[in-house]
Amino acid sequence: MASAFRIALIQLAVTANKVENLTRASKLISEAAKSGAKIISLPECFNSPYGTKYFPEYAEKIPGQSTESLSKAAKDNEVFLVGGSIPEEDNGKLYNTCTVYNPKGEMIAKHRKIHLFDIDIPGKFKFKESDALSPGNTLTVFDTGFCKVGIAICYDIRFAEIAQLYCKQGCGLLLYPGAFNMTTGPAHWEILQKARALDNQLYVAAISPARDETASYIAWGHTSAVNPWGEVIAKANHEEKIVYADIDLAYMNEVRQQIPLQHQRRHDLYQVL
Ligand SMILES: NC(=O)CCC(=O)C(=O)O
Repeated sequence: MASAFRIALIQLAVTANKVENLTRASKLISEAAKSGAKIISLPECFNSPYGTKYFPEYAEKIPGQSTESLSKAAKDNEVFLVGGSIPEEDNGKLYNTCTVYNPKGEMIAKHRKIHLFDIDIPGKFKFKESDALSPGNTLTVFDTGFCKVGIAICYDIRFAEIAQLYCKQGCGLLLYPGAFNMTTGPAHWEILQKARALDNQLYVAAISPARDETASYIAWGHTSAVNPWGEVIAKANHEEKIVYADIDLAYMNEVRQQIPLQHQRRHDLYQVL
């Protein structure tokens, strides 16, 4: 299997019309596949506006309308597809859930956001995802044949331990479907991706919806990918766009040899279990 491959990060313009979101996502997935992408990711909450008042209305069982559409898109285009996330309903509870498909359209992973986005920055920004959602309780790694990929959703990027565990499990790429906002986005979105990439010497990408100034939650956008040296290698502004990044695992291994963190850890003093 090739050690270099292309990924596509779809900064989708999400609207209040679910069918329109699904149709647009499928069209852009197809365009990305034609441009050579082998792994394609959608943003957090790609089928619904992001907000606690929308989650109950847009929530679906899995499998359901949105995941059937993702499965078909993966199969039709023969790609690995990371379905951003959707509000999921299961047993009377709601989750922020990412599903992943192989090139045959089979669902190979289902990941529920672990850390719910509950923050309060007085006078600037407040959000309480736990008003509507329940947290997931599992970490998720899947294999693509190119490399192992770790998944976490948005706010989860702030918890360095998840990335460390994924690195320990052999991931070369971490994907974070996310939707930062106009307060924390400019302050932290890129720095967090660089931090996770540098700490673990691997590729990191974060995939946002496009910005909609009329929405109740305005996403920062700036979908991007960072390499194991901590450099931003691909980046959108805030409009709808497919961002392509070339992942080179030989380069990742070079960086790991040059700065051999993996062999220098003092496990006698600390450990990520
Ligand atoms: N959807 C989210 O989890 C947003 C996270 C965010 O904006 C942050 O600052 O963290």
